[in-house]
Amino acid sequence: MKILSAQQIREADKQTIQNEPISSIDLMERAVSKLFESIDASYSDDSSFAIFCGKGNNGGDGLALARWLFQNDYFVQVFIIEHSDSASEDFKENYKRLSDLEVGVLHISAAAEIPERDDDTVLIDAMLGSGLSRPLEGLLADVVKSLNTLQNERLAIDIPTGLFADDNSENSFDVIFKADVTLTFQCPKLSMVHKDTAHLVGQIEVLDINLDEAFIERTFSLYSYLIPDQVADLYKPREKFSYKGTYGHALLIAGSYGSLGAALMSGKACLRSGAGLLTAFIPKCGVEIYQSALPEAMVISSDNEEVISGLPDLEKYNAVGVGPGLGTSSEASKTLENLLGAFDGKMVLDADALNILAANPDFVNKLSTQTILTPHPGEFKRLLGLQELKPDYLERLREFAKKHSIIVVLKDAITAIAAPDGQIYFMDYGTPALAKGGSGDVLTGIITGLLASGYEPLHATKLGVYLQGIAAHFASDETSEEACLATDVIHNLGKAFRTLS
Ligand SMILES: NC(=O)C1=CN([C@@H]2O[C@H](COP(=O)(O)OP(=O)(O)OC[C@H]3O[C@@H](n4cnc5c(N)ncnc54)[C@H](OP(=O)(O)O)[C@@H]3O)[C@@H](O)[C@H]2O)[C@@H](O)CC1
Ligand SMILES: [K+]
Repeated sequence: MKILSAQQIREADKQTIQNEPISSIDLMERAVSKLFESIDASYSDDSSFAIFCGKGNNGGDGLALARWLFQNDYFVQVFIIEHSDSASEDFKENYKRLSDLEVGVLHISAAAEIPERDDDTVLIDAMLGSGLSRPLEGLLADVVKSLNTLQNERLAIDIPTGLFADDNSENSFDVIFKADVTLTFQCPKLSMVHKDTAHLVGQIEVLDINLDEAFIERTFSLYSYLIPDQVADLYKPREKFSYKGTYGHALLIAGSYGSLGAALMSGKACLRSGAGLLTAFIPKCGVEIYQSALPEAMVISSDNEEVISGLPDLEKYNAVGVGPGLGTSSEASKTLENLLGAFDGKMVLDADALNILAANPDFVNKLSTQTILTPHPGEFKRLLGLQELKPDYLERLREFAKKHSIIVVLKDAITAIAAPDGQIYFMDYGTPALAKGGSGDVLTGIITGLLASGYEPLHATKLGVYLQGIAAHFASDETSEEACLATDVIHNLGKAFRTLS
Protein backbone atom coordinates (compact mmCIF):
# COMPACT_ATOMS: atom_id res chain seq x y z
CA MET A 1 0.00 0.00 0.00
CA LYS A 2 1.53 3.31 -1.09
CA ILE A 3 2.12 6.09 1.40
CA LEU A 4 1.03 9.31 -0.30
CA SER A 5 1.77 12.89 0.70
CA ALA A 6 -0.95 15.34 1.78
CA GLN A 7 -0.59 16.99 -1.63
CA GLN A 8 -1.01 13.67 -3.46
CA ILE A 9 -4.05 12.75 -1.34
CA ARG A 10 -5.67 16.09 -2.14
CA GLU A 11 -5.08 15.38 -5.82
CA ALA A 12 -6.52 11.85 -5.47
CA ASP A 13 -9.55 13.41 -3.81
CA LYS A 14 -9.95 15.87 -6.69
CA GLN A 15 -9.48 13.20 -9.38
CA THR A 16 -12.07 10.98 -7.71
CA ILE A 17 -14.62 13.78 -7.62
CA GLN A 18 -13.93 14.55 -11.31
CA ASN A 19 -13.58 11.09 -12.79
CA GLU A 20 -15.99 8.89 -10.88
CA PRO A 21 -17.77 11.35 -10.80
CA ILE A 22 -19.02 11.98 -7.28
CA SER A 23 -19.83 15.17 -5.43
CA SER A 24 -17.53 16.23 -2.63
CA ILE A 25 -20.31 15.89 -0.04
CA ASP A 26 -21.12 12.36 -1.21
CA LEU A 27 -17.45 11.41 -1.04
CA MET A 28 -17.42 12.69 2.53
CA GLU A 29 -20.53 10.64 3.26
CA ARG A 30 -18.82 7.54 1.81
CA ALA A 31 -15.73 8.17 3.96
CA VAL A 32 -17.90 8.61 7.05
CA SER A 33 -19.81 5.39 6.35
CA LYS A 34 -16.43 3.62 6.58
CA LEU A 35 -15.61 5.46 9.78
CA PHE A 36 -18.92 4.43 11.26
CA GLU A 37 -18.48 0.79 10.20
CA SER A 38 -15.13 0.62 11.94
CA ILE A 39 -16.33 2.32 15.14
CA ASP A 40 -19.55 0.30 15.23
CA ALA A 41 -17.52 -2.92 15.02
CA SER A 42 -15.25 -1.89 17.90
CA TYR A 43 -17.61 -0.40 20.49
CA SER A 44 -20.60 -1.67 22.45
CA ASP A 45 -24.07 -0.15 21.93
CA ASP A 46 -23.95 1.81 25.18
CA SER A 47 -20.74 3.67 24.30
CA SER A 48 -20.76 7.45 24.35
CA PHE A 49 -18.70 9.72 22.16
CA ALA A 50 -17.57 13.34 22.37
CA ILE A 51 -16.63 14.61 18.91
CA PHE A 52 -14.41 17.68 18.64
CA CYS A 53 -14.82 19.34 15.25
CA GLY A 54 -12.77 21.97 13.43
CA LYS A 55 -14.34 24.00 10.64
CA GLY A 56 -12.74 22.41 7.59
CA ASN A 57 -13.58 19.06 6.02
CA ASN A 58 -12.11 17.10 8.90
CA GLY A 59 -14.70 18.83 11.06
CA GLY A 60 -17.27 18.00 8.37
CA ASP A 61 -16.39 14.33 8.81
CA GLY A 62 -16.91 14.73 12.55
CA LEU A 63 -20.37 16.26 12.11
CA ALA A 64 -21.44 13.55 9.65
CA LEU A 65 -20.10 10.87 11.99
CA ALA A 66 -22.12 12.38 14.85
CA ARG A 67 -25.24 11.95 12.70
CA TRP A 68 -24.40 8.32 11.88
CA LEU A 69 -23.70 7.49 15.51
CA PHE A 70 -26.84 9.23 16.76
CA GLN A 71 -29.03 7.51 14.17
CA ASN A 72 -27.61 4.19 15.35
CA ASP A 73 -28.49 4.89 18.97
CA TYR A 74 -25.09 5.82 20.32
CA PHE A 75 -24.84 8.69 22.77
CA VAL A 76 -22.97 11.55 21.12
CA GLN A 77 -22.06 15.15 21.92
CA VAL A 78 -20.45 17.59 19.48
CA PHE A 79 -18.03 20.41 20.28
CA ILE A 80 -17.25 22.84 17.49
CA ILE A 81 -13.95 24.58 18.01
CA GLU A 82 -14.35 28.14 16.72
CA HIS A 83 -10.81 28.52 15.35
CA SER A 84 -12.02 30.43 12.28
CA ASP A 85 -14.93 32.66 11.24
CA SER A 86 -15.45 30.72 8.05
CA ALA A 87 -16.16 27.05 7.44
CA SER A 88 -15.84 24.69 4.46
CA GLU A 89 -18.91 24.01 2.28
CA ASP A 90 -19.12 20.38 3.34
CA PHE A 91 -18.83 21.39 6.98
CA LYS A 92 -21.79 23.73 6.51
CA GLU A 93 -23.87 21.09 4.76
CA ASN A 94 -23.21 18.54 7.48
CA TYR A 95 -23.92 21.13 10.15
CA LYS A 96 -27.30 21.65 8.54
CA ARG A 97 -27.99 17.91 8.33
CA LEU A 98 -27.09 17.48 11.98
CA SER A 99 -29.23 20.37 13.18
CA ASP A 100 -32.35 18.42 12.17
CA LEU A 101 -31.47 15.88 14.88
CA GLU A 102 -31.43 16.20 18.63
CA VAL A 103 -27.69 16.07 19.05
CA GLY A 104 -26.13 18.38 21.61
CA VAL A 105 -23.80 20.82 19.85
CA LEU A 106 -21.64 23.25 21.78
CA HIS A 107 -19.52 26.03 20.21
CA ILE A 108 -16.18 26.42 21.95
CA SER A 109 -14.24 29.70 21.89
CA ALA A 110 -11.92 28.95 24.81
CA ALA A 111 -10.57 25.62 26.06
CA ALA A 112 -12.09 26.30 29.50
CA GLU A 113 -15.57 26.14 27.96
CA ILE A 114 -15.27 22.40 27.34
CA PRO A 115 -17.40 20.79 30.02
CA GLU A 116 -16.20 17.84 32.08
CA ARG A 117 -17.36 14.42 30.97
CA ASP A 118 -17.06 10.98 32.46
CA ASP A 119 -14.02 8.82 31.94
CA ASP A 120 -15.62 6.28 29.67
CA THR A 121 -16.64 8.78 26.99
CA VAL A 122 -14.57 8.17 23.87
CA LEU A 123 -12.95 11.37 22.59
CA ILE A 124 -13.03 11.72 18.81
CA ASP A 125 -10.68 14.20 17.20
CA ALA A 126 -12.17 15.75 14.05
CA MET A 127 -10.54 19.14 14.48
CA LEU A 128 -7.99 19.24 11.68
CA GLY A 129 -6.78 16.64 9.25
CA SER A 130 -4.64 16.82 6.16
CA GLY A 131 -5.45 20.53 5.76
CA LEU A 132 -3.09 21.53 8.59
CA SER A 133 -0.98 24.36 7.20
CA ARG A 134 1.04 25.51 10.23
CA PRO A 135 1.79 24.29 13.76
CA LEU A 136 -1.13 24.77 16.15
CA GLU A 137 -1.39 27.83 18.32
CA GLY A 138 -4.08 29.75 20.14
CA LEU A 139 -7.45 28.09 20.66
CA LEU A 140 -6.73 24.80 18.88
CA ALA A 141 -3.42 24.39 20.70
CA ASP A 142 -5.17 25.03 24.03
CA VAL A 143 -7.92 22.52 23.27
CA VAL A 144 -5.47 19.84 22.17
CA LYS A 145 -3.29 20.36 25.24
CA SER A 146 -6.30 20.17 27.50
CA LEU A 147 -7.66 17.00 25.83
CA ASN A 148 -4.21 15.42 26.07
CA THR A 149 -4.38 15.58 29.86
CA LEU A 150 -7.50 13.38 29.99
CA GLN A 151 -7.35 9.63 30.52
CA ASN A 152 -10.28 8.85 28.17
CA GLU A 153 -9.91 6.61 25.15
CA ARG A 154 -9.00 8.69 22.11
CA LEU A 155 -9.64 8.27 18.46
CA ALA A 156 -8.42 10.51 15.63
CA ILE A 157 -10.14 10.91 12.29
CA ASP A 158 -7.76 10.76 9.34
CA ILE A 159 -4.79 12.23 11.20
CA PRO A 160 -4.36 13.51 14.77
CA THR A 161 -4.90 17.26 14.93
CA GLY A 162 -1.63 19.15 14.80
CA LEU A 163 0.30 16.38 13.07
CA PHE A 164 1.49 17.12 9.53
CA ALA A 165 1.02 14.23 7.15
CA ASP A 166 4.54 14.46 5.77
CA ASP A 167 7.16 16.47 7.62
CA ASN A 168 7.08 17.34 11.32
CA SER A 169 10.69 18.40 11.73
CA GLU A 170 9.61 21.98 12.57
CA ASN A 171 6.53 20.99 14.58
CA SER A 172 6.17 21.00 18.36
CA PHE A 173 4.97 17.64 19.59
CA ASP A 174 3.19 18.83 22.74
CA VAL A 175 0.45 20.45 20.65
CA ILE A 176 -0.54 17.33 18.71
CA PHE A 177 -3.60 15.33 19.71
CA LYS A 178 -2.40 12.04 21.16
CA ALA A 179 -4.48 9.21 19.72
CA ASP A 180 -4.88 5.58 20.75
CA VAL A 181 -6.28 4.75 17.33
CA THR A 182 -6.18 6.71 14.09
CA LEU A 183 -8.74 5.87 11.44
CA THR A 184 -7.08 7.18 8.32
CA PHE A 185 -8.52 7.46 4.82
CA GLN A 186 -7.19 5.48 1.87
CA CYS A 187 -3.52 5.22 2.81
CA PRO A 188 -1.23 5.76 5.79
CA LYS A 189 0.72 9.01 5.93
CA LEU A 190 4.49 9.19 6.42
CA SER A 191 4.27 10.79 9.86
CA MET A 192 2.30 7.76 11.08
CA VAL A 193 5.31 5.48 10.55
CA HIS A 194 8.11 7.97 11.20
CA LYS A 195 9.85 7.05 14.44
CA ASP A 196 9.57 10.56 15.92
CA THR A 197 5.79 10.79 15.53
CA ALA A 198 4.38 7.25 15.20
CA HIS A 199 3.69 7.16 18.96
CA LEU A 200 1.21 10.05 18.60
CA VAL A 201 -0.97 8.12 16.20
CA GLY A 202 -1.56 4.92 18.14
CA GLN A 203 -2.81 1.99 16.16
CA ILE A 204 -3.35 2.77 12.49
CA GLU A 205 -6.47 1.57 10.73
CA VAL A 206 -6.61 2.36 7.03
CA LEU A 207 -10.11 2.82 5.61
CA ASP A 208 -10.54 2.21 1.91
CA ILE A 209 -12.79 5.01 0.65
CA ASN A 210 -12.37 4.09 -3.03
CA LEU A 211 -10.37 7.05 -4.20
CA ASP A 212 -9.40 6.95 -7.90
CA GLU A 213 -7.47 3.71 -8.24
CA ALA A 214 -5.86 4.56 -11.57
CA PHE A 215 -4.57 7.84 -10.18
CA ILE A 216 -3.09 6.16 -7.12
CA GLU A 217 -1.54 3.49 -9.32
CA ARG A 218 0.34 6.02 -11.43
CA THR A 219 1.32 8.27 -8.51
CA PHE A 220 4.94 7.83 -7.50
CA SER A 221 5.91 7.29 -3.89
CA LEU A 222 9.16 6.20 -2.30
CA TYR A 223 7.30 4.79 0.70
CA SER A 224 4.96 1.84 1.18
CA TYR A 225 3.14 0.30 4.11
CA LEU A 226 2.97 -3.47 3.79
CA ILE A 227 -0.34 -5.06 4.65
CA PRO A 228 -0.63 -8.81 5.42
CA ASP A 229 -2.08 -9.66 1.98
CA GLN A 230 0.96 -8.18 0.29
CA VAL A 231 3.27 -10.25 2.47
CA ALA A 232 1.19 -13.40 1.92
CA ASP A 233 1.62 -12.94 -1.84
CA LEU A 234 5.36 -13.56 -1.38
CA TYR A 235 4.87 -16.90 0.33
CA LYS A 236 5.77 -20.05 -1.61
CA PRO A 237 4.26 -23.24 -0.17
CA ARG A 238 6.60 -26.23 -0.02
CA GLU A 239 6.29 -28.69 -2.84
CA LYS A 240 5.14 -32.24 -2.37
CA PHE A 241 8.04 -33.69 -4.37
CA SER A 242 10.87 -31.97 -2.60
CA TYR A 243 13.69 -32.96 -0.27
CA LYS A 244 16.01 -31.21 2.14
CA GLY A 245 18.28 -30.11 -0.72
CA THR A 246 15.37 -28.22 -2.27
CA TYR A 247 15.34 -25.86 0.68
CA GLY A 248 19.02 -25.09 0.81
CA HIS A 249 21.86 -25.25 3.26
CA ALA A 250 22.32 -22.33 5.63
CA LEU A 251 25.53 -21.42 7.40
CA LEU A 252 25.31 -19.52 10.65
CA ILE A 253 28.48 -17.87 11.96
CA ALA A 254 27.75 -16.96 15.54
CA GLY A 255 28.55 -17.23 19.22
CA SER A 256 31.39 -16.61 21.63
CA TYR A 257 32.03 -17.78 25.18
CA GLY A 258 29.05 -16.61 27.27
CA SER A 259 26.94 -15.78 24.18
CA LEU A 260 26.13 -19.16 22.75
CA GLY A 261 22.45 -18.65 23.47
CA ALA A 262 22.35 -16.11 20.66
CA ALA A 263 23.80 -18.66 18.24
CA LEU A 264 21.32 -21.27 19.42
CA MET A 265 18.23 -19.07 19.13
CA SER A 266 19.31 -17.90 15.72
CA GLY A 267 19.91 -21.48 14.56
CA LYS A 268 16.59 -22.68 15.89
CA ALA A 269 14.75 -19.83 14.20
CA CYS A 270 16.59 -20.59 10.97
CA LEU A 271 15.47 -24.23 10.98
CA ARG A 272 11.93 -23.24 11.94
CA SER A 273 11.84 -20.94 8.92
CA GLY A 274 12.24 -23.67 6.42
CA ALA A 275 15.97 -24.12 5.70
CA GLY A 276 16.68 -27.68 4.51
CA LEU A 277 19.95 -27.90 6.41
CA LEU A 278 21.79 -25.77 8.91
CA THR A 279 25.45 -25.75 9.80
CA ALA A 280 26.48 -23.60 12.74
CA PHE A 281 30.07 -22.38 12.79
CA ILE A 282 30.78 -21.64 16.46
CA PRO A 283 33.73 -21.47 18.86
CA LYS A 284 35.00 -24.74 20.24
CA CYS A 285 33.57 -24.22 23.73
CA GLY A 286 30.03 -24.40 22.37
CA VAL A 287 30.05 -27.62 20.38
CA GLU A 288 28.57 -29.96 22.97
CA ILE A 289 25.95 -27.50 24.13
CA TYR A 290 24.94 -26.74 20.59
CA GLN A 291 24.60 -30.33 19.52
CA SER A 292 22.56 -31.35 22.50
CA ALA A 293 20.31 -28.29 22.40
CA LEU A 294 19.76 -28.31 18.65
CA PRO A 295 20.29 -31.83 17.31
CA GLU A 296 18.81 -30.85 13.92
CA ALA A 297 21.85 -28.65 13.19
CA MET A 298 25.34 -29.66 12.13
CA VAL A 299 28.23 -27.97 13.86
CA ILE A 300 31.69 -26.92 12.77
CA SER A 301 33.90 -25.47 15.45
CA SER A 302 36.53 -22.81 14.98
CA ASP A 303 40.06 -23.50 16.23
CA ASN A 304 39.70 -20.93 18.93
CA GLU A 305 38.11 -22.08 22.17
CA GLU A 306 36.18 -18.92 23.04
CA VAL A 307 35.75 -16.83 19.90
CA ILE A 308 35.13 -17.41 16.22
CA SER A 309 38.30 -17.68 14.17
CA GLY A 310 39.03 -18.84 10.63
CA LEU A 311 36.38 -19.70 8.06
CA PRO A 312 34.98 -22.99 6.78
CA ASP A 313 34.77 -23.84 3.08
CA LEU A 314 31.80 -21.81 1.82
CA GLU A 315 31.02 -23.58 -1.41
CA LYS A 316 28.03 -25.65 -0.35
CA TYR A 317 26.04 -22.92 1.39
CA ASN A 318 23.07 -21.14 -0.15
CA ALA A 319 22.90 -18.44 2.50
CA VAL A 320 24.96 -17.17 5.41
CA GLY A 321 23.82 -15.49 8.63
CA VAL A 322 26.54 -13.83 10.67
CA GLY A 323 26.66 -11.88 13.89
CA PRO A 324 24.55 -13.22 16.78
CA GLY A 325 26.70 -13.41 19.91
CA LEU A 326 29.81 -13.13 17.74
CA GLY A 327 31.69 -10.59 19.85
CA THR A 328 34.02 -8.06 18.31
CA SER A 329 37.35 -9.84 18.88
CA SER A 330 40.10 -9.32 16.32
CA GLU A 331 39.62 -12.99 15.33
CA ALA A 332 35.91 -12.49 14.66
CA SER A 333 36.68 -9.32 12.77
CA LYS A 334 39.17 -11.19 10.57
CA THR A 335 36.59 -13.93 9.98
CA LEU A 336 34.05 -11.36 8.84
CA GLU A 337 36.56 -9.66 6.55
CA ASN A 338 37.46 -12.98 4.96
CA LEU A 339 33.81 -13.96 4.66
CA LEU A 340 32.96 -10.73 2.82
CA GLY A 341 35.84 -11.31 0.44
CA ALA A 342 34.99 -14.95 -0.22
CA PHE A 343 31.20 -15.16 -0.33
CA ASP A 344 29.02 -13.20 -2.72
CA GLY A 345 25.78 -15.08 -2.13
CA LYS A 346 22.80 -14.21 0.05
CA MET A 347 23.84 -13.04 3.49
CA VAL A 348 22.43 -11.45 6.64
CA LEU A 349 24.60 -9.39 8.98
CA ASP A 350 23.39 -8.53 12.46
CA ALA A 351 24.54 -7.56 15.94
CA ASP A 352 28.33 -7.80 16.38
CA ALA A 353 28.82 -8.24 12.65
CA LEU A 354 27.34 -4.74 12.34
CA ASN A 355 29.53 -3.44 15.14
CA ILE A 356 32.57 -4.84 13.35
CA LEU A 357 31.41 -3.12 10.14
CA ALA A 358 31.02 0.14 12.06
CA ALA A 359 34.56 -0.18 13.40
CA ASN A 360 35.94 -1.00 9.94
CA PRO A 361 34.21 1.32 7.47
CA ASP A 362 36.11 -0.13 4.50
CA PHE A 363 34.41 -3.53 5.03
CA VAL A 364 31.15 -2.00 3.82
CA ASN A 365 32.56 -1.76 0.32
CA LYS A 366 32.99 -5.53 0.28
CA LEU A 367 29.31 -6.31 0.84
CA SER A 368 27.71 -8.25 -1.98
CA THR A 369 24.52 -6.97 -3.58
CA GLN A 370 22.63 -9.82 -1.94
CA THR A 371 23.36 -8.58 1.55
CA ILE A 372 20.84 -7.69 4.23
CA LEU A 373 21.85 -5.63 7.27
CA THR A 374 19.46 -5.67 10.23
CA PRO A 375 20.48 -2.85 12.62
CA HIS A 376 18.40 -1.45 15.45
CA PRO A 377 18.57 2.35 15.69
CA GLY A 378 21.70 2.26 17.91
CA GLU A 379 23.56 -0.03 15.51
CA PHE A 380 22.38 2.04 12.56
CA LYS A 381 23.78 5.20 14.13
CA ARG A 382 27.14 3.56 14.69
CA LEU A 383 27.16 2.15 11.17
CA LEU A 384 26.69 5.61 9.71
CA GLY A 385 28.94 7.30 12.24
CA LEU A 386 26.11 9.55 13.48
CA GLN A 387 25.78 11.03 16.96
CA GLU A 388 21.99 10.83 16.79
CA LEU A 389 19.21 10.00 14.35
CA LYS A 390 17.74 13.27 13.11
CA PRO A 391 14.25 13.64 11.60
CA ASP A 392 15.80 12.99 8.17
CA TYR A 393 16.97 9.50 9.20
CA LEU A 394 14.87 7.88 6.48
CA GLU A 395 16.86 9.76 3.86
CA ARG A 396 20.09 8.52 5.45
CA LEU A 397 18.70 4.99 5.43
CA ARG A 398 17.72 5.22 1.78
CA GLU A 399 21.06 6.71 0.73
CA PHE A 400 23.02 4.03 2.56
CA ALA A 401 21.06 1.16 1.02
CA LYS A 402 21.28 2.70 -2.45
CA LYS A 403 24.94 3.55 -2.26
CA HIS A 404 25.94 0.01 -1.33
CA SER A 405 23.19 -1.76 -3.28
CA ILE A 406 22.08 -3.67 -0.22
CA ILE A 407 18.96 -4.08 1.90
CA VAL A 408 18.92 -2.36 5.29
CA VAL A 409 16.32 -3.26 7.87
CA LEU A 410 15.97 -0.58 10.53
CA LYS A 411 14.34 -2.56 13.36
CA ASP A 412 11.89 -0.63 15.52
CA ALA A 413 8.26 -0.77 16.70
CA ILE A 414 7.50 -0.04 13.05
CA THR A 415 10.36 -1.50 11.04
CA ALA A 416 11.62 0.28 7.92
CA ILE A 417 13.16 -1.80 5.14
CA ALA A 418 15.27 0.14 2.62
CA ALA A 419 15.78 -1.58 -0.72
CA PRO A 420 18.67 -0.88 -3.11
CA ASP A 421 16.34 0.92 -5.55
CA GLY A 422 15.51 3.60 -2.96
CA GLN A 423 12.10 2.29 -1.92
CA ILE A 424 11.33 2.09 1.79
CA TYR A 425 8.78 -0.42 3.10
CA PHE A 426 7.26 -0.01 6.55
CA MET A 427 6.16 -3.06 8.47
CA ASP A 428 3.88 -2.44 11.42
CA TYR A 429 3.97 -5.86 13.06
CA GLY A 430 6.06 -5.14 16.14
CA THR A 431 5.02 -5.64 19.75
CA PRO A 432 6.64 -4.59 23.03
CA ALA A 433 7.09 -8.34 23.62
CA LEU A 434 10.02 -8.12 21.18
CA ALA A 435 11.78 -5.45 23.25
CA LYS A 436 14.05 -8.08 24.76
CA GLY A 437 17.45 -9.71 24.30
CA GLY A 438 17.35 -12.47 21.68
CA SER A 439 14.83 -10.84 19.32
CA GLY A 440 17.51 -9.72 16.90
CA ASP A 441 19.10 -13.20 16.90
CA VAL A 442 15.73 -14.71 16.06
CA LEU A 443 15.16 -12.34 13.13
CA THR A 444 18.62 -13.09 11.74
CA GLY A 445 17.85 -16.80 11.93
CA ILE A 446 14.45 -16.43 10.27
CA ILE A 447 15.78 -14.40 7.35
CA THR A 448 18.76 -16.73 6.91
CA GLY A 449 16.40 -19.71 6.81
CA LEU A 450 14.15 -18.04 4.24
CA LEU A 451 17.15 -17.09 2.09
CA ALA A 452 18.50 -20.64 2.18
CA SER A 453 15.15 -22.08 1.23
CA GLY A 454 15.06 -20.05 -1.95
CA TYR A 455 13.52 -16.65 -1.32
CA GLU A 456 15.24 -13.66 -2.91
CA PRO A 457 16.66 -11.19 -0.39
CA LEU A 458 13.90 -8.55 -0.44
CA HIS A 459 11.14 -11.16 -0.20
CA ALA A 460 12.94 -13.02 2.59
CA THR A 461 13.34 -9.75 4.48
CA LYS A 462 9.68 -8.75 4.25
CA LEU A 463 8.51 -12.25 5.12
CA GLY A 464 11.00 -12.50 7.97
CA VAL A 465 9.96 -9.25 9.63
CA TYR A 466 6.31 -10.22 9.28
CA LEU A 467 6.78 -13.77 10.62
CA GLN A 468 8.71 -12.60 13.65
CA GLY A 469 6.10 -9.95 14.48
CA ILE A 470 3.14 -12.28 14.08
CA ALA A 471 4.86 -15.07 16.02
CA ALA A 472 5.58 -12.58 18.80
CA HIS A 473 1.90 -11.60 18.91
CA PHE A 474 0.90 -15.26 19.23
CA ALA A 475 3.56 -15.83 21.88
CA SER A 476 2.61 -12.81 23.94
CA ASP A 477 -1.08 -13.77 23.74
CA GLU A 478 -0.04 -16.99 25.48
CA THR A 479 2.38 -15.51 27.97
CA SER A 480 2.04 -11.67 28.12
CA GLU A 481 4.26 -8.99 26.63
CA GLU A 482 6.36 -9.06 29.78
CA ALA A 483 6.94 -12.79 30.07
CA CYS A 484 7.32 -13.60 26.38
CA LEU A 485 10.80 -14.95 25.57
CA ALA A 486 12.63 -14.99 22.28
CA THR A 487 12.35 -18.78 22.38
CA ASP A 488 8.54 -18.45 22.75
CA VAL A 489 8.59 -16.44 19.54
CA ILE A 490 10.50 -19.25 17.81
CA HIS A 491 7.92 -21.78 19.04
CA ASN A 492 5.17 -19.72 17.46
CA LEU A 493 6.76 -19.39 14.04
CA GLY A 494 4.66 -22.31 12.86
CA LYS A 495 1.42 -20.49 13.68
CA ALA A 496 2.78 -17.38 11.98
CA PHE A 497 3.50 -19.37 8.79
CA ARG A 498 -0.07 -20.66 8.84
CA THR A 499 -1.39 -17.09 8.50
CA LEU A 500 0.31 -16.91 5.11
CA SER A 501 -1.49 -19.74 3.39
N1 LIG B 1 -8.82 13.51 1.04
C1 LIG B 1 -9.89 12.77 1.00
O1 LIG B 1 -9.94 11.89 0.24
C2 LIG B 1 -11.01 13.03 1.88
C3 LIG B 1 -10.86 13.93 2.94
N2 LIG B 1 -11.77 14.08 3.85
C4 LIG B 1 -11.49 14.88 5.04
O2 LIG B 1 -11.05 16.16 4.71
C5 LIG B 1 -9.91 16.49 5.50
C6 LIG B 1 -9.15 17.57 4.86
O3 LIG B 1 -10.02 18.67 4.87
P1 LIG B 1 -9.52 20.14 4.65
O4 LIG B 1 -8.67 20.19 3.45
O5 LIG B 1 -10.72 21.00 4.66
O6 LIG B 1 -8.60 20.40 5.86
P2 LIG B 1 -8.80 20.32 7.47
O7 LIG B 1 -7.80 19.39 7.96
O8 LIG B 1 -10.19 20.11 7.84
O9 LIG B 1 -8.35 21.78 7.92
C7 LIG B 1 -8.65 22.90 7.15
C8 LIG B 1 -8.91 24.09 8.05
O10 LIG B 1 -7.91 24.17 9.00
C9 LIG B 1 -7.39 25.51 9.05
N3 LIG B 1 -6.05 25.40 9.55
C10 LIG B 1 -4.98 24.77 9.04
N4 LIG B 1 -3.94 24.81 9.88
C11 LIG B 1 -4.39 25.46 10.99
C12 LIG B 1 -3.79 25.80 12.20
N5 LIG B 1 -2.53 25.49 12.49
N6 LIG B 1 -4.51 26.47 13.11
C13 LIG B 1 -5.78 26.83 12.83
N7 LIG B 1 -6.40 26.51 11.69
C14 LIG B 1 -5.71 25.84 10.78
C15 LIG B 1 -7.58 26.02 7.69
O11 LIG B 1 -7.70 27.38 7.75
P3 LIG B 1 -6.66 28.37 7.09
O12 LIG B 1 -5.35 27.66 6.88
O13 LIG B 1 -7.30 28.75 5.82
O14 LIG B 1 -6.57 29.46 8.06
C16 LIG B 1 -8.89 25.36 7.30
O15 LIG B 1 -9.96 26.10 7.79
C17 LIG B 1 -9.20 15.18 5.63
O16 LIG B 1 -8.29 15.18 6.69
C18 LIG B 1 -10.38 14.25 5.85
O17 LIG B 1 -10.72 14.26 7.21
C19 LIG B 1 -13.00 13.27 3.78
O18 LIG B 1 -14.08 13.97 4.21
C20 LIG B 1 -13.35 12.82 2.39
C21 LIG B 1 -12.25 12.29 1.63
K1 LIG C 1 -8.23 14.83 13.16
